[in-house]
Amino acid sequence: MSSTAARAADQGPDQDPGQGPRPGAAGAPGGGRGEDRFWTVAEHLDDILGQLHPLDPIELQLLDAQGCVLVEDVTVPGALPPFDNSSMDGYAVRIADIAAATEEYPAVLTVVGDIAAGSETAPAVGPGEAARIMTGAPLPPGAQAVVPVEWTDGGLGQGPVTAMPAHSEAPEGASGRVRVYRPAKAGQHVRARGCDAGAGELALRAGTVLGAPQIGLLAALGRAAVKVRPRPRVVVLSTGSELVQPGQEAGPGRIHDSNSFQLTAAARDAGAIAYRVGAIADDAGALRAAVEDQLSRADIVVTSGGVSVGAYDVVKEAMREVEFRKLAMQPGKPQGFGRVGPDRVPFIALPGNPVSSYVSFELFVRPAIRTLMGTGPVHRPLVRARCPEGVASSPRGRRQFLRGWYEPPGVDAELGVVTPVGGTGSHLIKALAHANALIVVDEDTTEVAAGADVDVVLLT
Ligand SMILES: Nc1nc2c(c(=O)[nH]1)N[C@H]1C(S)=C(S)[C@@H](COP(=O)(O)OP(=O)(O)OC[C@H]3O[C@@H](n4cnc5c(N)ncnc54)[C@H](O)[C@@H]3O)O[C@H]1N2
Ligand code: MOO
Repeated sequence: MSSTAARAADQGPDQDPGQGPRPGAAGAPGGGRGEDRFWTVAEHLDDILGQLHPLDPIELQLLDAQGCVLVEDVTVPGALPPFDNSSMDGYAVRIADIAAATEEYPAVLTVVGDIAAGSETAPAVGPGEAARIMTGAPLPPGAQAVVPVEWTDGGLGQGPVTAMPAHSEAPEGASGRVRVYRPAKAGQHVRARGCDAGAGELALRAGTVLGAPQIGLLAALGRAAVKVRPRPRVVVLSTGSELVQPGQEAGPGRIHDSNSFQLTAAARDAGAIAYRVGAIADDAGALRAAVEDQLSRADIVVTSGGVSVGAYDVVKEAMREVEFRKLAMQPGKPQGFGRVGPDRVPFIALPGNPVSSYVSFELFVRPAIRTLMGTGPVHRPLVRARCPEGVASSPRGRRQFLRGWYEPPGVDAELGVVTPVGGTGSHLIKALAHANALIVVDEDTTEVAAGADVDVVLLT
């Protein structure tokens, strides 16, 4: 398997930590509410991704298409650049006129006018003549090269200049005579029509992910919109009667809702358009209504909380069509996945503990978003790294994802170094915010010796 986080999900536990049947036995995917056995990380991921297909392409305005996958070949409609133009502020000249020019014996040319960028007409340059020209302005008929203004006296008769006077200071433009102190070759400081791309050439191939330079190219070609796979729309809901929105006083027994912010940010980071719905109280009817309300604008619904075994675990209660299951991982044991509503919108229920919901997002929701976008890499990168501190203990039968700080290898080193950050508790949100990686400890490994190599999922 490739060097991605998928490898972190590629093998099951050698023994089920619960008492339920082993994978593939009764209670496997599709069998009831799926509570009676432990699913491996890979099984849960496969179940989700196996039910997703890239979204249908649509035509989007350029900036809305950023980060999306192009689904059409784009050809160059006309030459780029569309006309011969100057690459310097200076004078358009005929090369024979300045062939012998030196600082001591400059060529003296008659200036026939100014050509600014955007000029629709340009004065022809005949023998012994020059036209003052700006960067990007069309090369006038008769001219063969451009000499930068620094190679001339700028028409002032006082030796080489460093710049032209601003148009606001000398609106009359250039006339009179200019002294040129150096020769130029044919085509020098001229950007020839079509030198970047010729008409009919392939500009961008279908399958290209549109970053800033690709969007720039499309704009340069005159395209206002392109056909792409759109960004998935991800609706994020958090659940819990204890949750108060940031900016409000938390009060006794209550905490701020951090998951909905963390997961919305993670969804955006993965490439989605994310809609954060504030926390829904632990009321199954209210949650059901909120989910149904959101379905029309969702390609994926993500919830946090309410999926374990408590009396107020409302996601389980409200979403009967979703299969809730236990995963052989830590954090992230309780999870849910199903399809909801008439359009069978994928519904991914994450556990409420902040670290659990974030780690689960990175392992399951990010790949789902990337799959809908039809773009790679689907998974976060997975690398090997040295772990000088080791890991004192890890539960048998559960794949552990410890928070860590990864330093890439220096010039002489083969492997980077990873250091655990904080403890194993799923509530340690500060430690998570100081991590940039997840250290993966397999199901059958209960301790990692100091200095051993480990798998590391990179989070940035
Ligand atoms: N008897 C058992 N109890 C629990 C088990 C179990 O197997 N048996 N599993 C534990 C594990 S592991 C996890 S993970 C959690 C998952 O619980 P829920 O998904 O039902 O989540 P909640 O109970 O709603 O909340 C858990 C925890 O996280 C805090 N939380 C929830 N939402 C947010 C939010 N939006 N922002 C910040 N913090 C949030 C919540 O206050 C709780 O402290 O269950 C264990 N229990
Ligand atoms: O599995 Mo829970 O997700 O460890 O805290």
